[in-house]
Amino acid sequence: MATETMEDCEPPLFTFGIIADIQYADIDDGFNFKQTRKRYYRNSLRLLQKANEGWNVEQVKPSFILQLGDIIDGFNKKFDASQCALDRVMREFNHSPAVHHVWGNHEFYNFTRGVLFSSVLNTKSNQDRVSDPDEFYAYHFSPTPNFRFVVLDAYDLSVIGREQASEKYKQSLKLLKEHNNKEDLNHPPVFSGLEQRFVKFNGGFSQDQLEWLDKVLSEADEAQEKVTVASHLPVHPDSTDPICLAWNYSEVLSILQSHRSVVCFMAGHDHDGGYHRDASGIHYLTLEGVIETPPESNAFGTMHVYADRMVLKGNGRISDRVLAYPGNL
Ligand SMILES: Nc1ncnc2c1ncn2[C@@H]1O[C@H](COP(=O)(O)OP(=O)(O)O)[C@@H](O)[C@H]1O
Repeated sequence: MATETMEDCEPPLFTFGIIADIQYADIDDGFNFKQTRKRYYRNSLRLLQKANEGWNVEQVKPSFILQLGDIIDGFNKKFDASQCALDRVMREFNHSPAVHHVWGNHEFYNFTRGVLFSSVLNTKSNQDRVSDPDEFYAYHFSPTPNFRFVVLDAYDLSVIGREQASEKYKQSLKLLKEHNNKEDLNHPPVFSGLEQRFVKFNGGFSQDQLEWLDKVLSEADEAQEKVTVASHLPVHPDSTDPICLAWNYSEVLSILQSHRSVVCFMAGHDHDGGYHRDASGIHYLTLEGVIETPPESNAFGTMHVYADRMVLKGNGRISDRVLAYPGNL
């Protein structure tokens, strides 16, 4: 799709970088669970370097990078290499502007929530605060007037990352077992359809987080802002393989669709990527994952933000797209 239009001669208001599922590990290449996709664990660091090189030569340099989760692979834990792998990836990110980190399932394979809250992956401004164990990792920021970004915690309800004694763990296990009677809860309960999402490597959003989101979006409506919401897990069934959907995706969807400020929802997790625009004009972008991207290609994007649209300049597996705001078709 052509992304350059006459109006693109005008500079964007600002730009930001996007990247998902780096899943770095210092191990040989392997495959996904189904053995259908190759995973390039070492080379993902090289692709991040190339992404940085790309962001650095943008005419309008990104104000920030949105890292959509799964920054290092769960295999690191097995080799006691989690911190070392994270340090390596963060060294690459040091060449970037501010990075906003979303948390995915692989964050929880490597670290406890407590460790994550006091780590570099906590990009909430109140990083040092000792958190309530049931707290969720979600925040919002406005890089420039009239635009807001919301980072969500898709593993707020989850059986990975939550302490087994916690209420949220018990609630999550109950929900998961109501839909999945497999002994291995990473195994989907069915072979097709939306119920496949009830697996252990997915999660969902607590009532508290949904109420928080609703409130943030009401304030954004009031302030006439354009909002992009990001989470590791996709929430629109037409933007992903259903096995990657958040458990209570429909609750998030109805909140997003009830706020005129929302223009875009971004996710990772489904390494094949996806895209859908709903009837209210919201764009759902699932970004192709770095980990399953061949060394000669790449998977990162730069979003050029204008008053009436965002223009995605994709690299490698990521397509260029014009994301007109609802009401600006
Ligand atoms: N169909 C499946 N059946 C059983 N276990 C699975 C299945 N798909 C994934 N898993 C397991 O779930 C975990 C997460 O899967 P993985 O493919 O690593 O997720 P991601 O796509 O986030 O990298 C891994 O331990 C993997 O072995």
